Amino acid sequence: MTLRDEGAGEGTAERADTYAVDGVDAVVLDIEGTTSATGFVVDVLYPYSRSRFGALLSERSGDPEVARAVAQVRELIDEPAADAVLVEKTLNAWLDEDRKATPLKTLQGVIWSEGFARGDLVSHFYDDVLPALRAWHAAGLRLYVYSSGSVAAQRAWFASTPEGDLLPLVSGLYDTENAGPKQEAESYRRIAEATGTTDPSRLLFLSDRPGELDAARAAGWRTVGIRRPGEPYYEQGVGDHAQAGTFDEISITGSISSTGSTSSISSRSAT
Ligand SMILES: CSCCC(=O)C(=O)COP(=O)(O)O
Ligand SMILES: [Mg+2]
Repeated sequence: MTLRDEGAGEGTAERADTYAVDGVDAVVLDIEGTTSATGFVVDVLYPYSRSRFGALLSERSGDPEVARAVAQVRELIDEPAADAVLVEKTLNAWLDEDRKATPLKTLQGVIWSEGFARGDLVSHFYDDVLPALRAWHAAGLRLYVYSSGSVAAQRAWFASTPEGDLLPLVSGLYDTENAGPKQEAESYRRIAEATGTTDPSRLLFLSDRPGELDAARAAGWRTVGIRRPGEPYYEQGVGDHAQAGTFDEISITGSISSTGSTSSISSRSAT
């Protein structure tokens, strides 16, 4: 069964074997639950950061990025004089509840990017993702990332994949600091403007979280919810957004190529 995209603001709750999206110039990617397994983030990345927060807070409190994040933690918990012990305890509590707090993500980004650079960490992508990204990029689509993970973490994530440095595929990186909260439409408007997109319906957002998809749609974007077995939102589903189980199921047609002609892009045609 092939379902055609019905335009911005509309979708289908039906499961499609192939979901065809017309007239898109760029795809904006969520990471956790969409390109990559939440299990990897929680089981590999989170312990890596948890065991290094203490040293980061005690040894590098003067680094501008660390100092700024610590100030944000103190503000969020309304404890202006919180010491390093309380800040670390707070970060670990947020980790336990997988809270996407911006200062937590900033400090994780510092730790992870150093871990990726050192070779301790290699990122994870579902098998269908990298072939699709290569195919879409080769066909002239621009690719962007919008994740709660910090821009530093995203950069390291794409630079250290199992297939090497894939950062050149990505035209821009957005997080809760430079774009804003992922469940607010204004953040998506900000990203559209930053990418130079005047018609928001030419942007396609892929995410596992219905609240994020709702916000993107409210900003006029196209949306496809990604539902992968075992991911936290799999059972709940993605509401009335179009949905796909893998990137293979998404076929993007009629995008504008760099030569001005139109093309048809399916990750299934990836070589
Ligand atoms: C390389 S980003 C690490 C994952 C992460 O910490 C995160 O919060 C991802 O959240 P997302 O918005 O991509 O679901
Ligand atoms: Mg996600």
